[in-house]
Amino acid sequence: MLEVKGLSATYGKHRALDGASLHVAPGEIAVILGTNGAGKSTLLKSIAGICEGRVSGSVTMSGEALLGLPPHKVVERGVALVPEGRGIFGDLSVRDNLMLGANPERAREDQAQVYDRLISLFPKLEERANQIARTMSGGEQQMVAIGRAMMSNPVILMLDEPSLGLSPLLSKELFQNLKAVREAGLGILLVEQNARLSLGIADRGYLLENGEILREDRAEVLRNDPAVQAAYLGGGGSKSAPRPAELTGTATKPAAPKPASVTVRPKPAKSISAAAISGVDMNALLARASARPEPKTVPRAAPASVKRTTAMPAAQSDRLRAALTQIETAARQCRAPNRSALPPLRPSIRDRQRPATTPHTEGAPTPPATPSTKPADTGKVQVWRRRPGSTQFDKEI
Ligand SMILES: Nc1ncnc2c1ncn2[C@@H]1O[C@H](COP(=O)(O)OP(=O)(O)OP(=O)(O)O)[C@@H](O)[C@H]1O
Repeated sequence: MLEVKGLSATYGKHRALDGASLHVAPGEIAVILGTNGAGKSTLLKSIAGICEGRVSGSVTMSGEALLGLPPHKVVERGVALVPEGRGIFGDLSVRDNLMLGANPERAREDQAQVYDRLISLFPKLEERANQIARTMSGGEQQMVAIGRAMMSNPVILMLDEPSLGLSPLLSKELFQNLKAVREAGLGILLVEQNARLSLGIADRGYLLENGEILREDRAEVLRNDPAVQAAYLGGGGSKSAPRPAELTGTATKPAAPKPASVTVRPKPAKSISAAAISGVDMNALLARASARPEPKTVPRAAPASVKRTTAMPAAQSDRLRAALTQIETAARQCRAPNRSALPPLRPSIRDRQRPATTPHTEGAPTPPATPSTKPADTGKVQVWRRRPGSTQFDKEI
């Protein structure tokens, strides 16, 4: 088991890591979540023996102290790091990259066995053994980087942002591969920005902010914690470091949100009815509109219920009455069984284009005959106008 206790790291006066403690056992995945600059890479580099800063505290692997050892000795103790940016040798073949990882003594003893385990997990590495590493896709290069670290036959594999630069699909594939690595019995300490995917495969998680481990919990618990969701799973929309109290759950409960204030507009002192504005009793008008029309021919006077506040000029009212009468008469004629009084219909455009036959409908009165000098098929439109106030029609010349 890898155990880290009170690990601190400073760069000059800057304390990047402040007494961090964690542990990872073989066959489990532990993820470290933290915002940018929280100290995640510093933590992994401190364990791996490659931190540029001053490191203090305790790191042990199966009880053996690691702190202060050179990086290759840390690898010999069974802890391998896949650094951010992969760090593969782009001009070398896939096979050469993998073999460079097999250099530690602990790997040489069981090299064939270690290689077989790797190939069973990532068969593509053997299929592409001769391909120059830099010509591979981002996801494949990440596989080479993981493969090279695994060739050192580690007990604990540390990965720094392995999904960086990978498409969502490749990231998903990568995380599935990491699950397979865990199933092969390795322990994984994972630093990831992709909290959703990493908490999806991890067993436990640590929240690291400002160099301090704020919380450790089961991945499932972290995944369902609203504060964690807001800080790391895109639920809060804020990229700034979350408040420690929120993540540790020690923050005082926020007061229940106030209901949005509702402005009640005072009623106007005096409401003005539509009837007052228009001078018409709207209810009476509506009642009239929905009632069956009376078969009257004479122009009707405005009903008593319709009050006008302003008198309509006499001429205007007469014209209106005349128009109403005409409409009513025409409507009555339309309903009447004998429509002989109706004028001939105007031919439709289609009819006008056809050679004319009888230019009106059946049963309609035959209009005065057109002069014989004019042929019937000239297509000329005959216009008939109704005499005002009568059912008689005159042909318009
Ligand atoms: N070599 C260095 N010299 C000086 N300061 C450093 C060095 N490396 C890291 N730091 C500082 O230490 C702090 C933690 O950096 P670190 O890279 O560990 O953060 P991180 O959590 O991995 O961030 P990110 O997610 O952005 O990679 C940062 O403020 C960073 O500027």
